[in-house]
Amino acid sequence: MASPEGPRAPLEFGGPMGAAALMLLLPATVFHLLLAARSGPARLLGPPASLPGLEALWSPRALLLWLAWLGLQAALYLLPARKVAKGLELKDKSRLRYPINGFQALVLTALLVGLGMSAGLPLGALPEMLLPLAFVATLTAFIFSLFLYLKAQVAPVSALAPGGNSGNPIYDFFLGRELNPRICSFDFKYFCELRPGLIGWVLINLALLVKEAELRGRPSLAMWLVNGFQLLYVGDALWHEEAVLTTMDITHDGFGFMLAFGDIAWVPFTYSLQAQFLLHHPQPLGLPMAATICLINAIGYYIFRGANSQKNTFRKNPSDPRVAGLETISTATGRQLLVSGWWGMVRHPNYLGDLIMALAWSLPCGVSHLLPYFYLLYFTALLVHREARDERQCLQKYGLAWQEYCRRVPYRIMPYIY
Ligand SMILES: NC(=O)C1=CN([C@@H]2O[C@H](COP(=O)(O)OP(=O)(O)OC[C@H]3O[C@@H](n4cnc5c(N)ncnc54)[C@H](OP(=O)(O)O)[C@@H]3O)[C@@H](O)[C@H]2O)C=CC1
Ligand SMILES: CC(C)=CCC[C@@H](C)[C@H]1CC=C2C3=C(CC[C@@]21C)[C@@]1(C)CC[C@H](O)C(C)(C)[C@@H]1CC3
Repeated sequence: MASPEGPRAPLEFGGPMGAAALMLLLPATVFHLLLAARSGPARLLGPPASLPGLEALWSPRALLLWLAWLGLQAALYLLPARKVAKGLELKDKSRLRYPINGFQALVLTALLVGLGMSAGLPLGALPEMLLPLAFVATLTAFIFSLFLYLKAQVAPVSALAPGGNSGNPIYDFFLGRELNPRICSFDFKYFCELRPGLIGWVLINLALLVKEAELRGRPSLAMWLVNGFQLLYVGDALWHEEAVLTTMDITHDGFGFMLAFGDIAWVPFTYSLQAQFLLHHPQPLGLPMAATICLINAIGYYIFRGANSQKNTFRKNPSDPRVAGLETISTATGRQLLVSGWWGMVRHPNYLGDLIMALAWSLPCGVSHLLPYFYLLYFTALLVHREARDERQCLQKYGLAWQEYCRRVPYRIMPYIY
């Protein structure tokens, strides 16, 4: 089987065995977290209080709702966009075109949900359906990944991703073979990365807030904070949608089970864990503590947005006055690396900001349970691993210039610590 990096492309994630284990472990984790959040002890580690039967997982209503959701988001994706952006140059020298209408999709979804609620749509009933919804989302991810795997069989070699074409079907199914699978102009990876999962996440959060108001008269301050912080994060991602075109997921990784499951099942059902926890385990939160947590989130967001915008502005136009004064290192590829500003502080300042926000999302849940800190723990592991993958790719791309950058900016994510 053709491999764009040749037969020696190194295997990641522990190879086929690691991929197989992750394909079992990741869905199991989603269900464990959903069950743990609603159980009395709310234990992150250890078995959940009770295991659900198949009747709790399978619901035709959930399947219909899920398909309607995917259909709605696909329809919103196809609406005329305010802008069409070009992706990075591909191996065949072409550049794909992407609609920039994600924020519009968020606003239209909010309007539709608002209209639905005023017409009696029982949004507060959604939390009861999380388990069967997660089940159909997981099923969809497996079936969709199979479709992607088969579709890649007929794709030209130039359309394949650098990894994910080892010849081992389990590994390739997991990592994804094709870089930008499309049907006509509909780009599956770009669509999944930002629409059904991310917007689904804030909708689930909102449903949990509505349910809390139904149960306790009004939503708690902690629930407001979690909803507000995460809405800001998703709104920001969709507002800066074009920036996703330069992330590793779009430019490097194939589209297989890892991203398909991550985008449509993992993100909405595990990233809403704090709000799920708060519905079943209300936490008192005073104003001084709430203000401190808001400050932590604001600091995290300031670093995250500042770092991402600085790099994106620089990559688009290095002579832009906002970045023209920054110190750089030249590389043999003709590209430059920033060595001052945010990217002179650590080699991944955007990860640092993201992690600080992750802390702020868990703190409203108090410190009595470890469960709401799952996102922070998982995200730390994900970013440490992602940082190592990115370092390898940058060393390959930039060679000596990258080594010089590492010498000038020795810390990876956290100054003086890591
Ligand atoms: N919430 C979540 O679940 C997740 C969030 N994220 C967030 O997504 C965002 C994007 O992350 P990710 O795609 O991993 O990577 P980055 O946005 O950090 O991009 C890494 C790339 O930036 C370029 N680069 C690195 N150093 C420099 C420098 N000094 N000067 C100029 N360019 C440089 C290199 O690419 P090149 O030189 O080719 O431009 C490198 O490959 C982050 O904010 C991250 O926190 C990521 C994963 C999950
Ligand atoms: C455990 C598991 C299934 C791993 C798959 C990882 C995915 C969940 C993440 C990989 C990169 C992501 C990004 C975002 C969400 C999570 C995934 C898909 C992102 C869309 C979140 C919002 C940010 O602003 C972002 C646009 C920068 C970000 C891009 C990467």
